[in-house]
Amino acid sequence: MRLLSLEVANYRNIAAAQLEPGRELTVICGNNGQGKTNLLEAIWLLTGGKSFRGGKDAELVRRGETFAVLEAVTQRTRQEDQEPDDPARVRITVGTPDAQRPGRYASVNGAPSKRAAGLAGSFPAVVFDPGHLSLVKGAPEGRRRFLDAALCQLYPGYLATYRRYVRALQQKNALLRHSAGGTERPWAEKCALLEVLNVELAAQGEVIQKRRREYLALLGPLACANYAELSHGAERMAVHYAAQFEPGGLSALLKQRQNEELRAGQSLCGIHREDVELLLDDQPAKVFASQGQQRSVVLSLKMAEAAAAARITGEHPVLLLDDVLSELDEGRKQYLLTRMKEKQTFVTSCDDTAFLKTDGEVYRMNGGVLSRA
Ligand SMILES: Nc1ncnc2c1ncn2[C@@H]1O[C@H](COP(=O)(O)OP(=O)(O)OP(=O)(O)O)[C@@H](O)[C@H]1O
Repeated sequence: MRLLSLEVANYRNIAAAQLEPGRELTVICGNNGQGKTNLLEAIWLLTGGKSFRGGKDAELVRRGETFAVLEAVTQRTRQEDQEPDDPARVRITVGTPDAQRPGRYASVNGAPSKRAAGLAGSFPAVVFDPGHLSLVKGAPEGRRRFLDAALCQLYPGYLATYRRYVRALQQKNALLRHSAGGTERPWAEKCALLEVLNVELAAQGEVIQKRRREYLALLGPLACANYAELSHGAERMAVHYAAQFEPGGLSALLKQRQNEELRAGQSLCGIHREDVELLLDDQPAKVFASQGQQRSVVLSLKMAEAAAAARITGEHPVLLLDDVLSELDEGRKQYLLTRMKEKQTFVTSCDDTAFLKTDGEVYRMNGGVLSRA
């Protein structure tokens, strides 16, 4: 995948900007709060996804304006050894252009515009944002989300399976909450309903766990190899799926814990209680990793996410790396700089010294104004 050009108007603090990215590395340098991440976020919107910073659409439009426009030319290379597709012109509007309903709309090659979510899958990208450091230190939910988000991009049916699981889980939790003290339904009826919901949870949960295990079997070794190179062998990273059941065992587990769940008034087992263990030299990274080591673990995972996507789909995603070099020692910085030159990568930094000798395109962002450095 490649971004050939991008024009931005009225996006966050950027009134107007034009970017002509490098084939491989494009650097956006500048002081804090100048709009570097805003530009990266604008590129990310080409994926059809929500802002990686959780920004609502209204927050993306420049204050005082009614809508923002992004015009991009993108080009897919679906298989490494094949000719790329013809370039596509993508236009995204955010906000309230003309008499349209407010929201985010996209049009490709001049076709009538549709909801921007319809772009999903057409611009594969992987983003690293300092918020992703919570992948190491944060709750298991964030690590599950990391796996599930990647699987949603890679396998079109995964989202539907996941939604069916979540719907059944919500119904089960509602039932269990009432069963803990309430008496509005006869006990036998509650148990019968619970069994029906458990059948659905077991069916969808098995599929989800299978996909997660398969994905981690590919991603884990790639991430660990990245970490070994990034740290020059200083520490050894390991990744394990912390499962609650062996394949085929969810139905039995749900039956076994049914009474416990009725007493607790909440669901206690299933794929929504599983986790990904991240270890450094056999110790949990969550507890023992330093700031630089945490950053190295997340970066290794993110680069592995891109490589895994390339192996599964044949197409290498664009890498968007926000403030990636801080807290890393010189060796780790140099390794990353080398990796950034392999595929199209956009990187922001407050410190341009690391990039002065780069053969990529270097831009400077100052108060929302983008210029060549
Ligand atoms: N809708 C908006 N309209 C105008 N300005 C905005 C809007 N949303 C955010 N900003 C401004 O954008 C700036 C932040 O830009 P950004 O997050 O891209 O900074 P950055 O260059 O990445 O900084 P850092 O290096 O600190 O991460 C802030 O000054 C903020 O006020």
